[in-house]
Amino acid sequence: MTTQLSAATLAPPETPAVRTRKLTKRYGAHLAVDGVELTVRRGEVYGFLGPNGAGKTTTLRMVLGLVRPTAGSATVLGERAGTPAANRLIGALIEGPGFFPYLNGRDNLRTLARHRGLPDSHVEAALDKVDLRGRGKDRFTSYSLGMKQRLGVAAALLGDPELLILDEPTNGLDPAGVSDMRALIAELSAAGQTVLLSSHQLSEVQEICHRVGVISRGRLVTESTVGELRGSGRLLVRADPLDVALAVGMRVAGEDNVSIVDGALQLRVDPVRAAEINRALVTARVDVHEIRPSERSLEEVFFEMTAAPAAEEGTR
Ligand SMILES: Nc1ncnc2c1ncn2[C@@H]1O[C@H](COP(=O)(O)OP(=O)(O)OP(=O)(O)O)[C@@H](O)[C@H]1O
Repeated sequence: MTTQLSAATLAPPETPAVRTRKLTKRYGAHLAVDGVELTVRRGEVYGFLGPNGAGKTTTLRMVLGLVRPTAGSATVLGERAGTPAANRLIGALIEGPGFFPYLNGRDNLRTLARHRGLPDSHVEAALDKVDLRGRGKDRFTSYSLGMKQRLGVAAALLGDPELLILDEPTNGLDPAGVSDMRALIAELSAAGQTVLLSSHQLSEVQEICHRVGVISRGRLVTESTVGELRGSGRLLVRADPLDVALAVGMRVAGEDNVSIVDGALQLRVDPVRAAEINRALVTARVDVHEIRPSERSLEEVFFEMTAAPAAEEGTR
């Protein structure tokens, strides 16, 4: 589509695919989304992660212009969210695909394509991308859940959108379906597609996301690469006596950056400071048995970030 191409190509390359500023949605007394500031860069797969009810869908709906923000704003490639110019750049699968059960997959897509003035060639290309061309003539009702989701992605891809928004694309899928969906997103990404996807299952999407934003109780608690999230900025120290080591750790790394986990010190510092911290401990006559970068599992990080309000405050 010409408008789509011009809007995308006119935007400087550094223009983010999505940027939200203090994006807020209040339902009565309930703050569903609370001042969210996220940035999705062009060409990346961005995982928008959080437990059920955290505010993911509401945020995505605001980016799509389906929900009006109470405050704040969002842009899509520089265009104000919700405007026709912004919506032309987005293909979305949100809250399950709506298809005619007795039509086959191809005819379902053709109906959507014709409604949008797109030629049938777009349907074949989209079926190809989601690996459903061979099943295009089968009724929608005969599809597995995974195939239904993939057809939903195909529908979102009609018209070659700059940005693909997928709300919980792996929700309810069996392991094979999850794996297919992951492979599909990775393929789309390799072909240059920008993807913003939401999930409450970190482990399901961690391998395909370049960066992630974690939302908890309406607030974005972090935005980083998966590697950063796992705590590349942490050191584990086994030392004796522990209380002296703790005092040294607090002096060197700052009080808020030290905790004791399973009888060892966890220091929230860049691991390149290991030698300096070792020296400080030894000078204080502490025996250092082990000092190494510590990587937590993503589930652990996710749980910590989204579980306790105190943890949430600490990261803001
Ligand atoms: N239309 C609405 N009216 C009132 N409250 C709403 C409305 N839509 C969402 N909420 C509330 O806002 C909060 C965030 O909901 P949202 O659907 O955005 O969360 P989510 O992170 O997408 O969760 P899930 O993974 O369960 O879909 C929830 O507490 C929800 O009950």
